[in-house]
Amino acid sequence: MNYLLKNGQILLSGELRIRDLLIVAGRIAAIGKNLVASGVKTVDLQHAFITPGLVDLHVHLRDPGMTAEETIATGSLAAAHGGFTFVGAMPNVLPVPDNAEKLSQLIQRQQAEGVVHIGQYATITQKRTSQYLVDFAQLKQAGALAFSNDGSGVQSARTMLQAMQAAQTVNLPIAAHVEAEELVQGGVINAGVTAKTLNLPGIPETAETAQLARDLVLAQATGVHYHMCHVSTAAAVQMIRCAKQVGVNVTCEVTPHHLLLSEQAICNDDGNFKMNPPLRTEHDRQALLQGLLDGTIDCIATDHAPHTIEEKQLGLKKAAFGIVGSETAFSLLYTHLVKTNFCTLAQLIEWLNQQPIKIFSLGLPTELAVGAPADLAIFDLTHPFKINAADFCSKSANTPFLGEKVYGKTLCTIVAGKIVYLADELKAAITDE
Ligand SMILES: NC(=O)N[C@@H](CC(=O)O)C(=O)O
Ligand SMILES: [Zn+2]
Ligand SMILES: [Zn+2]
Repeated sequence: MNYLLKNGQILLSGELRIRDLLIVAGRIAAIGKNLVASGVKTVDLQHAFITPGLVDLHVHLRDPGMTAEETIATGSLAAAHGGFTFVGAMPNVLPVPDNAEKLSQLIQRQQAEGVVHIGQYATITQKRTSQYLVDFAQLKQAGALAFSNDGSGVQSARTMLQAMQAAQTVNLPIAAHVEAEELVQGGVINAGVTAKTLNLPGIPETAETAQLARDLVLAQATGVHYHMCHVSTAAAVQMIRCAKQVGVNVTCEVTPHHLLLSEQAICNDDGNFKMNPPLRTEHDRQALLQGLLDGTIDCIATDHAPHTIEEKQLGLKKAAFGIVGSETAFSLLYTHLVKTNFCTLAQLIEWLNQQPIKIFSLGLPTELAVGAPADLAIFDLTHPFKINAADFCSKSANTPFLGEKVYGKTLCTIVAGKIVYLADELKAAITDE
């Protein structure tokens, strides 16, 4: 199917300009004013915003193994509903993709069942424990996006050193969940004022920073591309800033929830405020925002972590760690960072498209250009709406942002020229020409 998108707004040199966009055979065939075409479906976008598809380096699709929480189909549809056309899927699934055969099988299923592009992380170690390394060369050949033990930190320095050497040899990143388990000691939220008030065991910032310090030293020694997942503390931001200054090959991502919430948002014993790493202090949150602005933090990734109602309704002490994020990321960030003038729309798109594509060398489209694959998302920036679990495509709805009024509703997401998500508002606007 070919499409003529009329009267969209696109970013040109940082400014929004009204243009038409013609999609033919999966690619952008023309961009201009007053385009006409026959034999296409025409959509009047009424000044909705068109952007290259968003890219999320960090999601949990839960498939295989935990399909009551999410599946490849529902998780990729949730991504599409959020305007994402690529997701990087973490390997804490069962069976664990820790050898070439299991990884290939998983990738084949993702290609058949996913509606967006999916990159799959292989684990760093067999069974995702901290002992035996995987075969990095075989996993690269089988199509690994990068290597990660997300869900757990690598607890042994020697294992991490050897993993970095191996990842460096095959020229793929290590994406690290950074958490020293012996410093966590059963903590469930940040070790701070809220943990004291609610009398809950705290997770100290040193659980993140102590292991990060180790990893930055090892990354410097090996030259590997070390990508830190979900940075959450001011101290970690400062350590990465310094490491970058002395030439360590380090990048990092931050989640929307760590940018927008602090531990003070935890008002009651609600498991939807529980994630790993935890919401930190307002000082940490400000440092994350500053780190994004000055380039210390490279990109935003959601850490979409679906869990069932049963797993999340147990209160802060017993609930599972993690919140969903694919379907709310853009609208929350647009509302709280762009509409408040913290940053520009162009900067937000850099953190959600150009930057992740660049740091992981994904080779996906970073601009709307004639000839580029038609991977794109269309957002309504003008009408407010409420975040509503009933609108989610995910199997899960574990997020503290339910009920919030936001801007930036996804109207349509297109992958390789095919519509993979279409909001009701736009369904009526499509006509045959
Ligand atoms: N972030 C979370 O709180 N949970 C993630 C694991 C992870 O990202 O470490 C999950 O898989 O549920
Ligand atoms: Zn993690
Ligand atoms: Zn994760």
